[in-house]
Amino acid sequence: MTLVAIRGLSVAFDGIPALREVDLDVPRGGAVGMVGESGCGKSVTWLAALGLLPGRATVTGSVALDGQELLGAQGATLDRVRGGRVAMIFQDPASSLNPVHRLGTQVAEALRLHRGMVGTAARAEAKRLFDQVGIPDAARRLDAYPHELSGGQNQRVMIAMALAGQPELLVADEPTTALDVTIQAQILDLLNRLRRETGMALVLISHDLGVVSETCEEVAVMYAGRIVEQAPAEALFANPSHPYTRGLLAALPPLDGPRQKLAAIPGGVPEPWAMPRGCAFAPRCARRTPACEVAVPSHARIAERHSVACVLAEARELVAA
Ligand SMILES: Nc1ncnc2c1ncn2[C@@H]1O[C@H](COP(=O)(O)OP(=O)(O)OP(=O)(O)O)[C@@H](O)[C@H]1O
Repeated sequence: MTLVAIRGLSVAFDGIPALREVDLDVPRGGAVGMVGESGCGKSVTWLAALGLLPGRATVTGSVALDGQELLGAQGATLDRVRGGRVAMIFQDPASSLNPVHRLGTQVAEALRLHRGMVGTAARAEAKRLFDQVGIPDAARRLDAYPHELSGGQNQRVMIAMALAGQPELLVADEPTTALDVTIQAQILDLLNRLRRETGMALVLISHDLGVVSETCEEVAVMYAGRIVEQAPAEALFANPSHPYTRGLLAALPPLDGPRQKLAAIPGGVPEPWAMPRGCAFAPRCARRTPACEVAVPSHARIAERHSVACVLAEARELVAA
């Protein structure tokens, strides 16, 4: 059953499109990964969905949470959703935590806001949440300040604060990017465990297809403000079909065997104000054809739940039909 249904979500900043016609479903309790290089629109998708973009952003389309439209919803409705039914954590926990307040006070505030808990009940629940996210010596850590904990521990605190509202969906925006590799794996394990324990859905935003594939059942690959390929994680790995997805996969380090130079995709993501006509990936694509430079490819369904926005896939869809 769908928890969040995003349809035709588009965002422009000062009239310049940054996100185009994004369609995405998050199933209740499911895990959806969003991948792509920096600037592709992964964060803007969720900031727009939760009404967190600045006033100069124009947002159109639809974002329904359990059938309730969030775009254009009253501030009070959005306040209940944000940090309550939908929580979001970011790459740099230090910038989201208040440096001058004890960690326990910050978690207690989230508990007061979203669950009306105060006093010893809030403190006991804060300790339980710290235990749940694996912060050792939780009772003592409640009295610590953010600078007294490591980056990985602070990310656990952010996750505890997110859990304070008993969210049905946690949007984790590059939650492990600032952490070293072993800690990254621990945080991903934690997110997986919490999903199992709480039944919450997870959206994992990452530039790393490896991170997303280990955690998510469904993956959306974004490029220049659009979803260019979307499929169950297994299908995406078995049959990556957009040249950009193939490029991201080729850039992954091998799981075993000798280290080799990564096959990076040449060039960079075009800036929103300098979008090429036609397919935005065409200038970097080794397989481009003259048709790629004429029109933006529409989504072709090449298999059950597997869609690709590429003229090469359009041809395959016709063959399959
Ligand atoms: N507040 C803003 N004002 C103007 N442009 C913005 C703003 N926020 C994002 N953008 C633009 O929107 C586009 C998408 O950005 P977004 O942050 O969603 O990318 P991303 O894929 O999440 O990358 P990153 O991992 O770097 O956050 C980019 O071109 C970015 O410059």
